[in-house]
Amino acid sequence: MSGLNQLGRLVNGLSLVAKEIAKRSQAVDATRTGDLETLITSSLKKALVSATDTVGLTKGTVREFSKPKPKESVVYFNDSADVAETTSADDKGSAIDQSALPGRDVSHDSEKSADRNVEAKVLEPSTGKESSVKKCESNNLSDKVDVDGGREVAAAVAAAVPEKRRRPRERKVPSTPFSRLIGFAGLGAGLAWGTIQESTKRLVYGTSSSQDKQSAVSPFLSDKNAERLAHALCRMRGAALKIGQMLSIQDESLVPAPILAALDIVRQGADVMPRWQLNQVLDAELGPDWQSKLTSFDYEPMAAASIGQVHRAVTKDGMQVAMKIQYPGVADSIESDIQNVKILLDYTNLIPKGLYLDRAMKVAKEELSRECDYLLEAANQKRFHDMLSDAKGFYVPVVVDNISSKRVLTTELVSGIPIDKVAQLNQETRNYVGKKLLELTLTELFVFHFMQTDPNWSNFLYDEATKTINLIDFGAAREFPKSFVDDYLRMVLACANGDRDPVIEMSQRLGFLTGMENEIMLEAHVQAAFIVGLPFSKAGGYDFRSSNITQSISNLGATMLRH
Ligand SMILES: Nc1ncnc2c1ncn2[C@@H]1O[C@H](COP(=O)(O)OP(=O)(O)OP(=O)(O)O)[C@@H](O)[C@H]1O
Repeated sequence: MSGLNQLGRLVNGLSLVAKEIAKRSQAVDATRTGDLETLITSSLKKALVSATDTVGLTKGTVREFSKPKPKESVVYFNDSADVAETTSADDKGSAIDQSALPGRDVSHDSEKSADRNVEAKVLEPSTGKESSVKKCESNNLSDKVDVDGGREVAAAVAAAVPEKRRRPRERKVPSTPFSRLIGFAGLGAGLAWGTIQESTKRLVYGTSSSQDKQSAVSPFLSDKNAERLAHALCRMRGAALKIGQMLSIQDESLVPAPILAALDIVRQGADVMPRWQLNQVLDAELGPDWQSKLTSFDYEPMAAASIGQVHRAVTKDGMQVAMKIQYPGVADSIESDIQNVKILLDYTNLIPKGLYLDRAMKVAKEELSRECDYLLEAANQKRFHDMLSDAKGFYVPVVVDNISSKRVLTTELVSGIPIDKVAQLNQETRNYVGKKLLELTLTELFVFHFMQTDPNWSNFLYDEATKTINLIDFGAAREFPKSFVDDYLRMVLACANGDRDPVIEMSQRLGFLTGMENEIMLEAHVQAAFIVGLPFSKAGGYDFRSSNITQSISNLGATMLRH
Protein backbone atom coordinates (compact mmCIF):
# COMPACT_ATOMS: atom_id res chain seq x y z
CA MET A 1 0.00 0.00 0.00
CA SER A 2 2.79 2.34 0.99
CA GLY A 3 4.61 1.39 -2.24
CA LEU A 4 1.48 2.33 -4.21
CA ASN A 5 1.30 5.63 -2.39
CA GLN A 6 4.88 6.36 -3.27
CA LEU A 7 4.26 5.41 -6.87
CA GLY A 8 1.37 7.86 -6.82
CA ARG A 9 3.69 10.51 -5.48
CA LEU A 10 6.25 9.77 -8.16
CA VAL A 11 3.62 10.04 -10.89
CA ASN A 12 2.40 13.27 -9.32
CA GLY A 13 5.95 14.55 -9.13
CA LEU A 14 6.68 13.73 -12.73
CA SER A 15 3.41 15.20 -13.95
CA LEU A 16 4.19 18.34 -11.98
CA VAL A 17 7.54 18.48 -13.71
CA ALA A 18 5.94 17.95 -17.12
CA LYS A 19 3.23 20.49 -16.43
CA GLU A 20 5.75 23.09 -15.34
CA ILE A 21 7.89 22.53 -18.40
CA ALA A 22 4.89 22.81 -20.67
CA LYS A 23 3.68 25.93 -18.91
CA ARG A 24 6.85 27.92 -18.73
CA SER A 25 9.52 26.70 -21.05
CA GLN A 26 10.71 28.48 -24.11
CA ALA A 27 10.91 25.00 -25.55
CA VAL A 28 7.20 25.09 -26.23
CA ASP A 29 7.54 28.40 -28.04
CA ALA A 30 10.35 27.04 -30.10
CA THR A 31 8.28 24.00 -31.09
CA ARG A 32 5.35 26.24 -31.97
CA THR A 33 7.43 28.42 -34.20
CA GLY A 34 8.94 25.35 -35.77
CA ASP A 35 12.47 26.18 -34.63
CA LEU A 36 13.01 22.60 -33.55
CA GLU A 37 16.65 22.42 -34.52
CA THR A 38 17.68 25.33 -32.28
CA LEU A 39 15.63 23.83 -29.53
CA ILE A 40 17.40 20.49 -29.61
CA THR A 41 20.90 21.72 -30.20
CA SER A 42 21.02 24.45 -27.60
CA SER A 43 18.69 24.73 -24.67
CA LEU A 44 17.49 21.15 -24.36
CA LYS A 45 20.93 19.66 -24.56
CA LYS A 46 22.28 22.05 -21.95
CA ALA A 47 19.18 21.62 -19.86
CA LEU A 48 19.48 17.83 -19.83
CA VAL A 49 23.05 18.14 -18.59
CA SER A 50 21.82 20.57 -15.92
CA ALA A 51 19.00 18.25 -14.94
CA THR A 52 21.20 15.17 -14.54
CA ASP A 53 23.52 17.32 -12.48
CA THR A 54 20.78 18.57 -10.20
CA VAL A 55 19.17 15.14 -9.82
CA GLY A 56 22.52 13.94 -8.57
CA LEU A 57 23.48 11.67 -11.46
CA THR A 58 26.52 13.79 -12.22
CA LYS A 59 28.37 15.89 -9.73
CA GLY A 60 30.14 18.70 -11.60
CA THR A 61 33.86 19.17 -11.20
CA VAL A 62 35.04 18.86 -7.64
CA ARG A 63 37.47 21.62 -6.82
CA GLU A 64 40.48 20.20 -5.04
CA PHE A 65 41.96 22.57 -2.48
CA SER A 66 45.28 21.17 -1.38
CA LYS A 67 46.89 22.53 1.76
CA PRO A 68 48.46 25.02 1.85
CA LYS A 69 46.19 26.64 -0.71
CA PRO A 70 48.07 27.36 -3.94
CA LYS A 71 47.59 30.77 -5.48
CA GLU A 72 47.98 29.71 -9.07
CA SER A 73 44.65 31.41 -9.62
CA VAL A 74 46.06 34.95 -9.36
CA VAL A 75 46.39 36.64 -12.73
CA TYR A 76 48.64 39.71 -13.01
CA PHE A 77 47.86 42.37 -15.57
CA ASN A 78 50.51 44.36 -17.38
CA ASP A 79 50.06 48.01 -18.26
CA SER A 80 48.99 46.97 -21.73
CA ALA A 81 45.67 45.93 -20.17
CA ASP A 82 44.91 43.05 -22.48
CA VAL A 83 47.87 40.92 -21.46
CA ALA A 84 47.99 38.93 -18.28
CA GLU A 85 50.64 36.90 -16.57
CA THR A 86 50.65 34.30 -13.86
CA THR A 87 54.37 34.06 -13.23
CA SER A 88 55.52 33.16 -9.76
CA ALA A 89 57.85 35.27 -7.63
CA ASP A 90 60.95 33.25 -8.50
CA ASP A 91 59.97 33.30 -12.12
CA LYS A 92 59.79 37.07 -12.55
CA GLY A 93 60.51 38.42 -15.97
CA SER A 94 59.77 35.19 -17.77
CA ALA A 95 57.61 35.11 -20.86
CA ILE A 96 53.95 36.03 -20.47
CA ASP A 97 51.75 32.99 -20.36
CA GLN A 98 49.09 33.58 -23.00
CA SER A 99 47.02 30.73 -21.65
CA ALA A 100 46.55 32.78 -18.51
CA LEU A 101 44.46 35.36 -20.29
CA PRO A 102 41.02 35.54 -18.76
CA GLY A 103 38.69 33.12 -20.41
CA ARG A 104 41.33 30.53 -21.08
CA ASP A 105 42.73 27.74 -19.01
CA VAL A 106 45.66 28.77 -16.91
CA SER A 107 48.70 26.66 -16.37
CA HIS A 108 49.33 26.53 -12.64
CA ASP A 109 52.37 27.96 -10.98
CA SER A 110 53.72 28.01 -7.49
CA GLU A 111 52.45 29.15 -4.13
CA LYS A 112 54.83 32.11 -4.26
CA SER A 113 52.64 34.10 -6.61
CA ALA A 114 50.32 34.53 -3.66
CA ASP A 115 53.07 36.27 -1.76
CA ARG A 116 53.39 38.82 -4.52
CA ASN A 117 49.78 39.73 -4.04
CA VAL A 118 50.29 40.11 -0.31
CA GLU A 119 53.42 42.14 -0.90
CA ALA A 120 51.61 44.55 -3.17
CA LYS A 121 51.17 47.70 -1.05
CA VAL A 122 49.08 46.35 1.80
CA LEU A 123 46.94 49.09 3.24
CA GLU A 124 45.57 48.72 6.72
CA PRO A 125 41.95 49.58 5.98
CA SER A 126 41.03 51.05 9.31
CA THR A 127 44.00 53.34 9.66
CA GLY A 128 45.13 53.84 6.10
CA LYS A 129 48.67 52.89 7.20
CA GLU A 130 50.78 49.97 6.09
CA SER A 131 50.43 47.01 8.38
CA SER A 132 52.33 43.92 9.40
CA VAL A 133 50.97 40.44 9.86
CA LYS A 134 51.32 38.76 13.22
CA LYS A 135 51.56 35.02 12.77
CA CYS A 136 49.26 32.66 14.60
CA GLU A 137 51.54 30.53 16.64
CA SER A 138 49.33 28.80 19.12
CA ASN A 139 45.94 27.20 19.02
CA ASN A 140 44.67 29.61 21.63
CA LEU A 141 42.53 31.87 19.50
CA SER A 142 42.53 34.70 21.96
CA ASP A 143 46.23 35.12 21.17
CA LYS A 144 45.79 35.32 17.45
CA VAL A 145 45.91 38.42 15.33
CA ASP A 146 45.75 38.56 11.59
CA VAL A 147 45.40 41.41 9.18
CA ASP A 148 45.38 39.59 5.88
CA GLY A 149 41.72 38.86 5.40
CA GLY A 150 41.57 36.93 8.67
CA ARG A 151 42.82 33.90 6.78
CA GLU A 152 45.17 32.55 9.43
CA VAL A 153 42.81 33.15 12.31
CA ALA A 154 40.00 31.60 10.30
CA ALA A 155 42.15 28.56 9.59
CA ALA A 156 43.05 28.27 13.26
CA VAL A 157 39.42 28.64 14.27
CA ALA A 158 38.48 25.91 11.81
CA ALA A 159 41.18 23.68 13.26
CA ALA A 160 39.97 24.33 16.80
CA VAL A 161 36.34 23.60 15.94
CA PRO A 162 36.34 21.01 13.15
CA GLU A 163 33.28 21.31 10.95
CA LYS A 164 31.97 18.92 8.33
CA ARG A 165 32.69 21.07 5.31
CA ARG A 166 31.59 20.57 1.75
CA ARG A 167 34.16 21.06 -0.97
CA PRO A 168 32.95 23.75 -3.35
CA ARG A 169 32.32 22.51 -6.85
CA GLU A 170 32.86 24.40 -10.05
CA ARG A 171 29.54 24.40 -11.85
CA LYS A 172 27.95 26.73 -14.33
CA VAL A 173 25.12 28.83 -12.94
CA PRO A 174 21.88 27.95 -14.75
CA SER A 175 21.27 31.46 -16.03
CA THR A 176 18.26 31.25 -18.36
CA PRO A 177 14.66 30.79 -17.17
CA PHE A 178 14.57 27.49 -19.05
CA SER A 179 17.75 26.05 -17.55
CA ARG A 180 16.60 27.09 -14.06
CA LEU A 181 13.23 25.49 -14.64
CA ILE A 182 14.93 22.28 -15.73
CA GLY A 183 17.07 22.49 -12.60
CA PHE A 184 13.96 22.56 -10.39
CA ALA A 185 12.23 19.90 -12.45
CA GLY A 186 15.32 17.71 -12.12
CA LEU A 187 15.38 18.27 -8.40
CA GLY A 188 11.69 17.36 -8.12
CA ALA A 189 12.24 14.17 -10.10
CA GLY A 190 15.35 13.38 -8.06
CA LEU A 191 13.44 13.78 -4.80
CA ALA A 192 10.61 11.59 -6.08
CA TRP A 193 13.15 8.94 -7.14
CA GLY A 194 14.87 9.14 -3.75
CA THR A 195 11.50 8.66 -2.05
CA ILE A 196 10.83 5.51 -4.09
CA GLN A 197 14.27 4.15 -3.23
CA GLU A 198 13.76 4.82 0.46
CA SER A 199 10.27 3.23 0.43
CA THR A 200 11.62 0.13 -1.30
CA LYS A 201 14.45 -0.09 1.24
CA ARG A 202 11.96 0.14 4.08
CA LEU A 203 9.75 -2.54 2.53
CA VAL A 204 12.71 -4.89 2.36
CA TYR A 205 14.67 -3.97 5.53
CA GLY A 206 12.11 -2.12 7.68
CA THR A 207 12.54 1.36 9.21
CA SER A 208 15.84 2.02 10.94
CA SER A 209 15.50 2.52 14.70
CA SER A 210 18.02 5.37 14.57
CA GLN A 211 15.71 7.50 12.44
CA ASP A 212 13.93 10.31 14.23
CA LYS A 213 10.15 10.42 14.40
CA GLN A 214 9.55 12.57 11.36
CA SER A 215 11.93 10.87 8.98
CA ALA A 216 10.64 7.48 10.12
CA VAL A 217 7.14 8.53 9.05
CA SER A 218 8.03 10.08 5.71
CA PRO A 219 10.33 8.29 3.28
CA PHE A 220 10.80 11.67 1.62
CA LEU A 221 12.94 12.81 4.55
CA SER A 222 15.78 10.38 3.88
CA ASP A 223 19.38 11.53 4.32
CA LYS A 224 19.95 11.09 0.60
CA ASN A 225 16.99 13.30 -0.32
CA ALA A 226 18.04 15.97 2.15
CA GLU A 227 21.52 15.96 0.68
CA ARG A 228 20.10 16.02 -2.84
CA LEU A 229 18.10 19.13 -1.96
CA ALA A 230 21.08 20.93 -0.42
CA HIS A 231 23.44 20.17 -3.32
CA ALA A 232 20.84 21.26 -5.87
CA LEU A 233 20.34 24.59 -4.07
CA CYS A 234 24.10 25.18 -4.01
CA ARG A 235 24.18 24.59 -7.72
CA MET A 236 21.12 26.74 -8.53
CA ARG A 237 22.30 29.65 -6.35
CA GLY A 238 20.21 32.85 -6.36
CA ALA A 239 16.83 33.06 -4.67
CA ALA A 240 16.57 29.27 -4.37
CA LEU A 241 19.75 29.08 -2.29
CA LYS A 242 18.78 32.13 -0.24
CA ILE A 243 15.52 30.44 0.76
CA GLY A 244 17.48 27.29 1.62
CA GLN A 245 19.74 29.41 3.83
CA MET A 246 16.71 31.00 5.50
CA LEU A 247 15.26 27.54 6.20
CA SER A 248 18.62 26.31 7.49
CA ILE A 249 18.58 28.75 10.41
CA GLN A 250 15.10 27.71 11.57
CA ASP A 251 14.36 25.61 14.58
CA GLU A 252 13.74 21.85 14.54
CA SER A 253 10.13 22.55 15.48
CA LEU A 254 9.73 24.17 12.05
CA VAL A 255 11.99 22.19 9.74
CA PRO A 256 12.60 18.44 10.20
CA ALA A 257 15.98 17.54 11.70
CA PRO A 258 17.41 15.61 8.70
CA ILE A 259 16.61 18.50 6.40
CA LEU A 260 18.22 20.95 8.83
CA ALA A 261 21.33 18.78 9.01
CA ALA A 262 21.63 18.68 5.22
CA LEU A 263 20.89 22.38 4.87
CA ASP A 264 23.96 23.07 6.98
CA ILE A 265 25.74 22.60 3.66
CA VAL A 266 23.94 25.56 2.08
CA ARG A 267 25.20 27.92 4.76
CA GLN A 268 28.79 27.03 3.91
CA GLY A 269 28.51 28.64 0.50
CA ALA A 270 27.50 27.98 -3.05
CA ASP A 271 29.15 26.28 -5.98
CA VAL A 272 31.65 28.32 -7.94
CA MET A 273 31.21 29.78 -11.44
CA PRO A 274 33.62 28.47 -14.06
CA ARG A 275 36.17 31.01 -15.22
CA TRP A 276 34.60 31.53 -18.67
CA GLN A 277 31.23 32.41 -17.10
CA LEU A 278 32.87 34.76 -14.61
CA ASN A 279 34.69 36.54 -17.45
CA GLN A 280 31.43 36.86 -19.35
CA VAL A 281 29.86 38.72 -16.43
CA LEU A 282 32.91 40.96 -15.94
CA ASP A 283 33.09 41.82 -19.64
CA ALA A 284 29.38 42.58 -19.83
CA GLU A 285 29.31 44.66 -16.64
CA LEU A 286 32.63 46.51 -16.69
CA GLY A 287 33.52 46.42 -20.38
CA PRO A 288 36.08 44.15 -22.05
CA ASP A 289 38.98 46.31 -20.79
CA TRP A 290 38.19 45.75 -17.09
CA GLN A 291 41.69 44.34 -16.52
CA SER A 292 43.16 47.76 -17.30
CA LYS A 293 41.90 48.98 -13.93
CA LEU A 294 43.63 46.19 -12.02
CA THR A 295 47.12 45.01 -11.22
CA SER A 296 45.96 41.52 -10.37
CA PHE A 297 42.82 39.42 -10.01
CA ASP A 298 42.47 36.18 -8.07
CA TYR A 299 40.25 33.75 -9.95
CA GLU A 300 39.87 31.61 -6.84
CA PRO A 301 36.88 33.16 -5.04
CA MET A 302 37.31 34.06 -1.38
CA ALA A 303 33.58 33.44 -0.91
CA ALA A 304 30.73 32.02 -2.96
CA ALA A 305 27.57 33.53 -1.51
CA SER A 306 23.98 33.09 -2.58
CA ILE A 307 23.75 35.74 -5.28
CA GLY A 308 27.36 36.40 -6.11
CA GLN A 309 30.93 35.29 -5.56
CA VAL A 310 33.72 37.43 -4.14
CA HIS A 311 37.26 37.71 -5.53
CA ARG A 312 40.37 39.45 -4.31
CA ALA A 313 42.03 41.90 -6.65
CA VAL A 314 44.51 44.78 -6.50
CA THR A 315 43.65 48.04 -8.25
CA LYS A 316 46.08 50.02 -10.37
CA ASP A 317 46.70 52.40 -7.45
CA GLY A 318 47.59 49.50 -5.15
CA MET A 319 44.42 49.11 -3.11
CA GLN A 320 43.50 45.54 -2.19
CA VAL A 321 39.85 45.08 -3.03
CA ALA A 322 37.03 42.54 -2.83
CA MET A 323 35.04 42.23 -6.05
CA LYS A 324 31.55 40.83 -5.59
CA ILE A 325 30.39 39.45 -8.92
CA GLN A 326 26.75 38.50 -9.32
CA TYR A 327 25.80 35.14 -10.82
CA PRO A 328 24.21 35.68 -14.24
CA GLY A 329 20.44 35.38 -14.45
CA VAL A 330 19.71 35.32 -10.71
CA ALA A 331 18.24 38.84 -10.63
CA ASP A 332 15.75 37.99 -13.35
CA SER A 333 14.71 34.68 -11.86
CA ILE A 334 13.79 35.71 -8.33
CA GLU A 335 10.07 35.42 -8.86
CA SER A 336 10.16 32.10 -10.75
CA ASP A 337 12.71 30.62 -8.29
CA ILE A 338 10.51 31.49 -5.36
CA GLN A 339 7.49 30.04 -7.10
CA ASN A 340 9.36 26.83 -7.91
CA VAL A 341 10.70 26.44 -4.36
CA LYS A 342 7.17 26.96 -3.08
CA ILE A 343 5.85 24.22 -5.40
CA LEU A 344 8.56 21.89 -4.09
CA LEU A 345 7.86 22.76 -0.45
CA ASP A 346 4.10 22.30 -0.95
CA TYR A 347 4.62 19.04 -2.77
CA THR A 348 6.91 17.62 -0.11
CA ASN A 349 4.87 18.94 2.85
CA LEU A 350 8.17 20.13 4.23
CA ILE A 351 6.92 23.27 5.89
CA PRO A 352 4.24 23.11 8.58
CA LYS A 353 1.00 24.98 8.08
CA GLY A 354 0.76 28.32 9.85
CA LEU A 355 4.13 29.63 8.75
CA TYR A 356 2.52 32.25 6.51
CA LEU A 357 4.64 30.93 3.67
CA ASP A 358 3.01 33.20 1.09
CA ARG A 359 3.76 36.26 3.16
CA ALA A 360 7.33 35.10 3.84
CA MET A 361 7.88 34.46 0.13
CA LYS A 362 6.56 37.92 -0.76
CA VAL A 363 8.98 39.54 1.69
CA ALA A 364 11.83 37.35 0.41
CA LYS A 365 11.07 38.50 -3.15
CA GLU A 366 11.24 42.19 -2.23
CA GLU A 367 14.41 41.73 -0.19
CA LEU A 368 16.16 39.75 -2.90
CA SER A 369 15.30 42.25 -5.63
CA ARG A 370 16.94 44.96 -3.56
CA GLU A 371 19.97 42.80 -2.77
CA CYS A 372 20.57 42.11 -6.46
CA ASP A 373 20.99 45.81 -7.17
CA TYR A 374 24.64 46.46 -6.33
CA LEU A 375 24.32 50.16 -7.21
CA LEU A 376 21.80 50.44 -4.40
CA GLU A 377 24.16 48.51 -2.12
CA ALA A 378 27.03 50.82 -3.08
CA ALA A 379 24.91 53.87 -2.20
CA ASN A 380 23.92 52.30 1.15
CA GLN A 381 27.53 51.43 1.92
CA LYS A 382 28.73 54.98 1.22
CA ARG A 383 26.00 56.31 3.46
CA PHE A 384 27.08 54.01 6.31
CA HIS A 385 30.73 54.86 5.66
CA ASP A 386 29.96 58.56 6.18
CA MET A 387 27.64 58.06 9.16
CA LEU A 388 30.18 55.89 11.00
CA SER A 389 33.30 57.80 9.98
CA ASP A 390 33.76 59.22 13.49
CA ALA A 391 32.54 56.17 15.39
CA LYS A 392 35.26 54.39 17.33
CA GLY A 393 35.59 50.65 16.76
CA PHE A 394 33.70 50.45 13.45
CA TYR A 395 34.87 50.69 9.87
CA VAL A 396 32.95 50.57 6.59
CA PRO A 397 35.18 49.88 3.56
CA VAL A 398 35.16 52.40 0.72
CA VAL A 399 33.40 51.66 -2.55
CA VAL A 400 35.50 51.71 -5.72
CA ASP A 401 33.04 53.34 -8.10
CA ASN A 402 34.95 52.95 -11.34
CA ILE A 403 35.08 49.14 -10.94
CA SER A 404 31.45 48.78 -9.87
CA SER A 405 28.15 48.37 -11.72
CA LYS A 406 24.67 47.00 -11.11
CA ARG A 407 26.05 43.44 -10.96
CA VAL A 408 29.66 43.99 -9.79
CA LEU A 409 30.54 45.68 -6.52
CA THR A 410 34.15 46.49 -5.75
CA THR A 411 35.06 47.58 -2.25
CA GLU A 412 38.22 47.95 -0.20
CA LEU A 413 39.28 44.58 1.23
CA VAL A 414 38.93 44.42 4.99
CA SER A 415 40.19 41.84 7.44
CA GLY A 416 38.84 40.07 10.46
CA ILE A 417 37.11 36.96 11.71
CA PRO A 418 33.34 36.43 11.40
CA ILE A 419 31.70 37.73 14.55
CA ASP A 420 30.53 34.31 15.83
CA LYS A 421 34.15 33.22 16.12
CA VAL A 422 34.63 35.91 18.77
CA ALA A 423 32.91 33.41 21.09
CA GLN A 424 36.26 31.64 21.17
CA LEU A 425 38.21 34.73 22.27
CA ASN A 426 38.70 35.86 25.86
CA GLN A 427 35.96 37.31 28.08
CA GLU A 428 37.26 40.87 27.88
CA THR A 429 37.17 40.80 24.08
CA ARG A 430 33.73 39.18 24.09
CA ASN A 431 32.37 41.91 26.37
CA TYR A 432 33.90 44.61 24.20
CA VAL A 433 32.51 43.18 20.96
CA GLY A 434 29.09 42.50 22.54
CA LYS A 435 28.81 46.10 23.73
CA LYS A 436 29.93 47.42 20.39
CA LEU A 437 27.34 45.34 18.52
CA LEU A 438 24.57 46.52 20.80
CA GLU A 439 25.75 50.12 20.42
CA LEU A 440 25.73 49.70 16.64
CA THR A 441 22.24 48.17 16.60
CA LEU A 442 20.73 50.89 18.76
CA THR A 443 22.51 53.67 16.90
CA GLU A 444 21.40 52.36 13.51
CA LEU A 445 17.78 52.06 14.56
CA PHE A 446 17.22 54.96 16.94
CA VAL A 447 19.75 57.53 15.69
CA PHE A 448 20.27 56.86 11.98
CA HIS A 449 16.80 55.35 11.36
CA PHE A 450 18.74 53.33 8.78
CA MET A 451 19.67 49.74 9.45
CA GLN A 452 21.69 46.87 8.02
CA THR A 453 18.98 44.21 8.25
CA ASP A 454 20.99 41.10 7.26
CA PRO A 455 22.72 40.13 10.50
CA ASN A 456 24.79 37.35 8.92
CA TRP A 457 27.84 36.43 11.09
CA SER A 458 30.23 37.08 8.20
CA ASN A 459 28.93 40.60 7.63
CA PHE A 460 30.70 41.69 10.82
CA LEU A 461 34.44 40.99 10.62
CA TYR A 462 36.25 41.57 13.90
CA ASP A 463 39.84 42.69 13.56
CA GLU A 464 41.60 42.07 16.86
CA ALA A 465 44.71 44.05 15.82
CA THR A 466 42.77 47.30 15.59
CA LYS A 467 39.85 46.34 17.88
CA THR A 468 37.62 47.26 14.97
CA ILE A 469 34.49 45.64 13.63
CA ASN A 470 34.64 45.90 9.85
CA LEU A 471 31.15 46.07 8.40
CA ILE A 472 30.25 44.71 4.97
CA ASP A 473 27.17 43.76 2.89
CA PHE A 474 24.67 46.61 2.86
CA GLY A 475 22.39 45.10 0.22
CA ALA A 476 19.59 44.70 2.76
CA ALA A 477 19.96 48.09 4.44
CA ARG A 478 16.68 49.92 4.87
CA GLU A 479 15.26 53.11 6.22
CA PHE A 480 12.61 53.29 8.95
CA PRO A 481 10.24 56.27 9.39
CA LYS A 482 10.44 58.22 12.65
CA SER A 483 6.93 57.19 13.70
CA PHE A 484 7.90 53.50 13.45
CA VAL A 485 11.14 54.04 15.35
CA ASP A 486 9.37 55.97 18.12
CA ASP A 487 6.79 53.20 18.55
CA TYR A 488 9.59 50.65 18.52
CA LEU A 489 11.33 52.47 21.38
CA ARG A 490 8.04 52.47 23.33
CA MET A 491 7.81 48.74 22.65
CA VAL A 492 11.36 48.12 23.97
CA LEU A 493 10.53 50.11 27.13
CA ALA A 494 7.28 48.22 27.66
CA CYS A 495 9.14 44.90 27.25
CA ALA A 496 11.85 45.97 29.69
CA ASN A 497 9.33 47.21 32.27
CA GLY A 498 7.08 44.15 31.88
CA ASP A 499 4.01 46.29 30.95
CA ARG A 500 1.50 43.93 29.33
CA ASP A 501 -1.00 46.44 27.84
CA PRO A 502 1.55 48.74 26.18
CA VAL A 503 3.33 45.65 24.77
CA ILE A 504 0.07 44.57 23.10
CA GLU A 505 -0.79 48.10 21.93
CA MET A 506 2.66 48.74 20.42
CA SER A 507 2.74 45.25 18.89
CA GLN A 508 -0.48 46.05 17.04
CA ARG A 509 0.77 49.46 15.92
CA LEU A 510 4.03 47.97 14.67
CA GLY A 511 2.26 45.11 12.89
CA PHE A 512 3.52 42.21 15.04
CA LEU A 513 -0.09 41.46 15.98
CA THR A 514 -3.29 41.90 13.99
CA GLY A 515 -5.69 42.35 16.93
CA MET A 516 -7.47 39.09 15.97
CA GLU A 517 -5.32 36.78 18.14
CA ASN A 518 -6.80 34.54 20.80
CA GLU A 519 -5.80 34.68 24.48
CA ILE A 520 -3.25 31.83 24.27
CA MET A 521 -1.48 33.46 21.38
CA LEU A 522 -1.51 36.87 23.09
CA GLU A 523 -0.08 35.39 26.28
CA ALA A 524 2.74 33.63 24.38
CA HIS A 525 3.51 36.87 22.56
CA VAL A 526 3.62 38.93 25.75
CA GLN A 527 5.85 36.35 27.47
CA ALA A 528 8.22 36.39 24.50
CA ALA A 529 8.30 40.20 24.61
CA PHE A 530 9.19 40.17 28.32
CA ILE A 531 12.03 37.71 27.69
CA VAL A 532 13.43 39.93 24.91
CA GLY A 533 13.18 42.89 27.28
CA LEU A 534 15.25 41.23 30.03
CA PRO A 535 18.68 42.61 29.02
CA PHE A 536 17.18 46.12 29.05
CA SER A 537 15.33 45.72 32.34
CA LYS A 538 18.14 46.77 34.68
CA ALA A 539 20.89 49.34 34.46
CA GLY A 540 24.41 47.98 33.99
CA GLY A 541 25.55 44.78 32.32
CA TYR A 542 23.46 41.72 31.64
CA ASP A 543 24.85 38.20 31.94
CA PHE A 544 23.58 36.44 28.83
CA ARG A 545 24.69 33.08 30.22
CA SER A 546 22.13 33.41 33.04
CA SER A 547 19.25 32.75 30.65
CA ASN A 548 18.91 31.12 27.27
CA ILE A 549 16.90 33.81 25.51
CA THR A 550 16.77 32.20 22.07
CA GLN A 551 15.71 28.82 23.45
CA SER A 552 12.97 30.37 25.59
CA ILE A 553 11.59 32.36 22.66
CA SER A 554 11.74 29.34 20.40
CA ASN A 555 9.74 27.30 22.94
CA LEU A 556 7.03 29.95 22.82
CA GLY A 557 7.27 29.97 19.03
CA ALA A 558 5.70 26.52 18.86
CA THR A 559 2.62 27.82 20.74
CA MET A 560 2.47 30.86 18.48
CA LEU A 561 2.57 28.66 15.38
CA ARG A 562 -0.31 26.54 16.67
CA HIS A 563 -2.44 29.61 17.38
N1 LIG B 1 35.19 44.23 1.43
C1 LIG B 1 35.37 42.97 1.83
N2 LIG B 1 36.45 42.64 2.56
C2 LIG B 1 36.64 41.36 2.98
N3 LIG B 1 35.82 40.34 2.69
C3 LIG B 1 34.73 40.61 1.96
C4 LIG B 1 34.43 41.92 1.49
N4 LIG B 1 33.29 41.87 0.80
C5 LIG B 1 32.87 40.59 0.83
N5 LIG B 1 33.74 39.82 1.52
C6 LIG B 1 33.64 38.36 1.77
O1 LIG B 1 32.69 37.81 0.89
C7 LIG B 1 31.59 37.25 1.62
C8 LIG B 1 30.29 37.49 0.86
O2 LIG B 1 30.09 38.89 0.68
P1 LIG B 1 28.68 39.57 0.90
O3 LIG B 1 28.16 39.20 2.25
O4 LIG B 1 28.80 41.01 0.57
O5 LIG B 1 27.87 38.82 -0.23
P2 LIG B 1 26.32 38.50 -0.31
O6 LIG B 1 26.02 37.99 -1.67
O7 LIG B 1 25.55 39.67 0.15
O8 LIG B 1 26.24 37.32 0.72
P3 LIG B 1 25.01 36.75 1.53
O9 LIG B 1 24.56 35.54 0.76
O10 LIG B 1 25.66 36.40 2.82
O11 LIG B 1 23.97 37.83 1.64
C9 LIG B 1 31.66 37.91 2.98
O12 LIG B 1 31.09 37.10 3.97
C10 LIG B 1 33.16 38.07 3.17
O13 LIG B 1 33.74 36.85 3.58
